[in-house]
Amino acid sequence: MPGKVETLADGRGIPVVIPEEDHTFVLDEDALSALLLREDVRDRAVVVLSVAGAFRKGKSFLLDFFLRYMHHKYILGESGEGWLGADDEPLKGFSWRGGSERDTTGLLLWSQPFKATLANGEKVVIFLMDTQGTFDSESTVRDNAIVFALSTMLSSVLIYNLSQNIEEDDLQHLQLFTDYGSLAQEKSVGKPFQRLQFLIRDWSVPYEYPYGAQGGLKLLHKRLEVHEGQHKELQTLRQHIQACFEELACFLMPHPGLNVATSPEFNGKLADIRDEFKTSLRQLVPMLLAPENLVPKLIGGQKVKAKDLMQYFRVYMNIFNGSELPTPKTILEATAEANNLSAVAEARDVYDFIMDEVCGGAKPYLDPRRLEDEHRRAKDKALHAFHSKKKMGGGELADSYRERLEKEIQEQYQQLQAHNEGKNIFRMAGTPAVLVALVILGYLLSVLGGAFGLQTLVAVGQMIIISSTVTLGVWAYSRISGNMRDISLQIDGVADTVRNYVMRQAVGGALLHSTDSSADKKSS
Ligand SMILES: Nc1nc2c(ncn2[C@@H]2O[C@H](COP(=O)(O)OP(=O)(O)OP(=O)(O)O)[C@@H](O)[C@H]2O)c(=O)[nH]1
Ligand SMILES: [Mg+2]
Repeated sequence: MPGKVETLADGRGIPVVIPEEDHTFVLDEDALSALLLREDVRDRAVVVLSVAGAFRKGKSFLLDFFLRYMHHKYILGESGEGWLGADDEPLKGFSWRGGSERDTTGLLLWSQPFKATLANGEKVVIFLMDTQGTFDSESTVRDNAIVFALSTMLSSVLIYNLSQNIEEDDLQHLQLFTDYGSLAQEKSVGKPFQRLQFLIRDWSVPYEYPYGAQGGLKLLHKRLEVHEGQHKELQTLRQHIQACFEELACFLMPHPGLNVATSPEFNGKLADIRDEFKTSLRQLVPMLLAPENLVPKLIGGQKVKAKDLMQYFRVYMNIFNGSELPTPKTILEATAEANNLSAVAEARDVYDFIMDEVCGGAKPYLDPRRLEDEHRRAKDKALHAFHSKKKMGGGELADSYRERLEKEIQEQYQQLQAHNEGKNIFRMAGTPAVLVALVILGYLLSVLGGAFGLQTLVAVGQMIIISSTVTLGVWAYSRISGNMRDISLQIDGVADTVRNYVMRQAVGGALLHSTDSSADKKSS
């Protein structure tokens, strides 16, 4: 029976980074891991699109149109222009509202990850992120910087939502990243961030630069132009912005109409929005989110998987929560650490996967020497996976993380060994199993002795039966009554020695046999 198709009403914006009263931010690790570590998305490369910028400028409102597109395209699998919705449908999704007071706080991810396949066949997962607006009256400069920094560092497509124009201070807000970018570039190849999409709302001079992407690009070129006579500081900022992002784009949005901007009754329905705005939405949204235009998140030139994104959230939250804003150098170091941590986690997955096949929960007891061979093989593969992943931060940092990986693997191996021993049926049954085995052995010896007329063998057999039975009786009495515990411990010790001896002989015999047969094969 086909499952129920998810609707947008089934989703919600999940606060993952939450502001506290003392102007710190906390990461809701549980909420984030429930989303990023979901079995069906954790190993997919991520595309993270976030919208950042000043408060009350229609960021969440815009994201809700993105959500309509995502649902139509990636959940219903439909194409065409029907995604914009019905004329009288209220706009729902990330919380948005009119008025002058701020609405969104912290960072929110939409609870439904959208799965898509790129033109090259690669499977990715798309997350939409809404962000707290900057410059409201409750946030400090530091709060703003943190939110903006996190949005930039964590997304592959950053929509920089601006009102009416690109002004010099809008560019200056990118300063922290441009410094980070130049540092990062010294250490690795490629630009640190992917796409920066300026989005100018309420563009009012279409006769100078027309609405849409082409007009936007012209405006952007103009604003980022470096020319003679310009102050050095302005020149460097412009050069660094260009050097930081793989792709810079700009889109000029028309005004959505007075209903949208001023009516308290406006509920987002299309009927109340100007046609020009809707036409621009139809161009803008697929430009960012159609499968052929998706931009996966790269860090240090490597695609970031959903499970890796978790690490980056953690380290960035740590450094941005210090008493001072981190320097670009600290951000770079933290990125390199998270990058190495992901390589360790990936290598651990390789080891755990192989070992699970060999001695996972449902697998039977394995001869310890085979277990060790398999452990070596899995460890080699894991180390290979670690080495083959390109890492930031240089050789020394990678070495320290390799050591950490080896230590983790060794600890895991010890646990697997103990677990494997637990499956040894002799050991499970413990002393009684050994004693009962001895009684049976005694019985077999006395039967054999009787058959061949060897009285000594019969006597030895009977001795074994009697002594094992008595020992078993004493052991059982001690265990049940709790008396003579020293004696029962000694019996356990002897039984353990006998069992180990027998196991060693049995395993040694089996190995000898297998080497013999492989030698036979080679010689033949
Ligand atoms: N002038 C204008 N208003 C818009 C536009 N888009 C949405 N709005 C209105 O702007 C108001 C705020 O919308 P939100 O989406 O809540 O704005 P926000 O940027 O998320 O605000 P915060 O969460 O407080 O940062 C709503 O009344 C929207 O109707 C636009 O392009 N131009
Ligand atoms: Mg908002």
